[in-house]
Order: sequence, then C-alpha cells, then structure tokens
Amino acid sequence: MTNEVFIQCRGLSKTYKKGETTVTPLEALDLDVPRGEFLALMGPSGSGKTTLLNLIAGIDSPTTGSLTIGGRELGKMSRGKLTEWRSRHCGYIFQLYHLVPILTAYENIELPLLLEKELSRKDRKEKIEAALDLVGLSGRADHRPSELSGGQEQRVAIARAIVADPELLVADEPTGDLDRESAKQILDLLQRLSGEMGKTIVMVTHDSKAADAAHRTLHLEKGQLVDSGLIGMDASSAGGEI
Ligand SMILES: Nc1ncnc2c1ncn2[C@@H]1O[C@H](COP(=O)(O)OP(=O)(O)OP(=O)(O)O)[C@@H](O)[C@H]1O
Repeated sequence: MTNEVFIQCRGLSKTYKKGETTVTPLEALDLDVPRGEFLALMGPSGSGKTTLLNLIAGIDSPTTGSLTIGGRELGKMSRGKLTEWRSRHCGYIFQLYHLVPILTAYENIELPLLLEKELSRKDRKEKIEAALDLVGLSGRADHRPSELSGGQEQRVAIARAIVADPELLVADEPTGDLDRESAKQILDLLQRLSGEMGKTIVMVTHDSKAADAAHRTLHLEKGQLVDSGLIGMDASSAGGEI
C-alpha cells in the first residue's frame, strides 16, 4: 500500500426521488482510500454499501459532493466518459459471478478486451492466459460456467475483472455464495492482487471473517460511516494498520 490517496470522497451524497418520496442512501460521506489498499465495507442491509460501491465504480453519479479517483473527478464526467473511464480503470466482481453461460471461461475473460480495438488476437490470448494462470485455472479455459464449481466461477469472474489491468477492483459480496474453503481461496486471491500487484480493492461484505482479509474495515449505517473514513484521523477505531 502507498501513501498516495487514490480514492477521495468529500461530502458525497446520493439521493433518489420516487414520486413524493426522497431516499438518501448516502449522506455527506468523507473517505480516503490509499492506492493499493484492500478496504472492506460492512453495514446492515440498506445502509448504502452497494450505492457507494456503484459510485466508486462509475456505474452511478453522485447527487452532491466530490469523488476523485486517481486524480480524476468522476462527478463531473458525462455518462459516456464515465463508461469509458470504467472500462479502463475499474473491474467489478459480483456475488453471483455474472458469467455468460454459453461462453467458455476463456471467452468470458476475453469480453473486456474486445472493447480495445487496437489489441490483436495474439495480444488478447497472452493476457487471457496470464489471467487464467493468476487465478489457477489454466486447465479450465474451455469449460463453460455450468462445468465449474462456484469458487471456480468466481475465479473466472476475477480473471475477467483484472484482464484489462485496471488499478481498481470493486467487489460486492464476492464470497457471499461460497463455502468456507472456496471463500478463503477468493480472499487469498484478492489479498495477492492488492499486496503483489498494487490493486486498490473495495469489497462489500456481510461476513466479518471475509472483512478480516482486508487491510481496513469501515462500517456504514444509514448512509454514513460510523468510523472515520479519513486516513490518519482515526486509524485505531477504523481497525486499520495504515
Ligand atoms: N435506484 C434506486 N432508487 C431508489 N432507491 C434506491 C435505489 N438504489 C438504492 N436505493 C435505496 O437506497 C438504500 C440503500 O441501498 P443499498 O443497496 O446501497 O444498500 P446495501 O447496504 O447495499 O444493502 P444490502 O446489504 O441489502 O445489499 C435502500 O433503502 C434502497 O432501497
């Protein structure tokens, strides 16, 4: 982990209006995430975890406040620019993998690379094989999702998330549907991705054992952080080692 703040949220809020009702899943949130940190977010159902994750991943835009990632202000980007930013800089890992069932592991991992027109078939092959090797599934390239275990499917999904080499990975309950042993393999992999490859990882989880794999755990309640999300201000109560 470095001292450089990679993700910075200041006064970050998200509001949805449905008819007469206004819902505010996130309210005036301040958060610093250093480059290379593996951060876990916990909190009760409806506390705003997925909303925060989707803002950080550039899937949704904040209503007010600022969100800067790698020096770029995401809140000011148009929809098109945000989509372009996301495809280059952020890999998303879902609880239920979201693999395409009719494609093989190799073809699923290839999907994000098809957006990069300048990459040749050979370049793609090298990257896909490296990603398969990293997640320990080199022998399963030709298998479809239905021929893989849940843990293997999640490893293919992680290979797909990292194949284009984004600096940031967001994971929404990546171990939520897995047994202990498969969950441990996924968490070990995420630790390696931050520790050895310098990826910044933000992971939502309900499982405190999964959160233990992260450098730091923050808790959300009613759209606000219970612990300070700022580095150096309250590191002890944040449970972090930074
Ligand atoms: N698109 C939307 N329109 C209206 N309300 C929304 C929308 N997205 C989220 N919300 C509301 O925002 C609140 C926070 O939702 P969010 O999904 O971020 O919570 P969560 O902490 O991830 O919950 P869970 O652990 O159950 O996944 C909820 O009350 C939810 O109903």
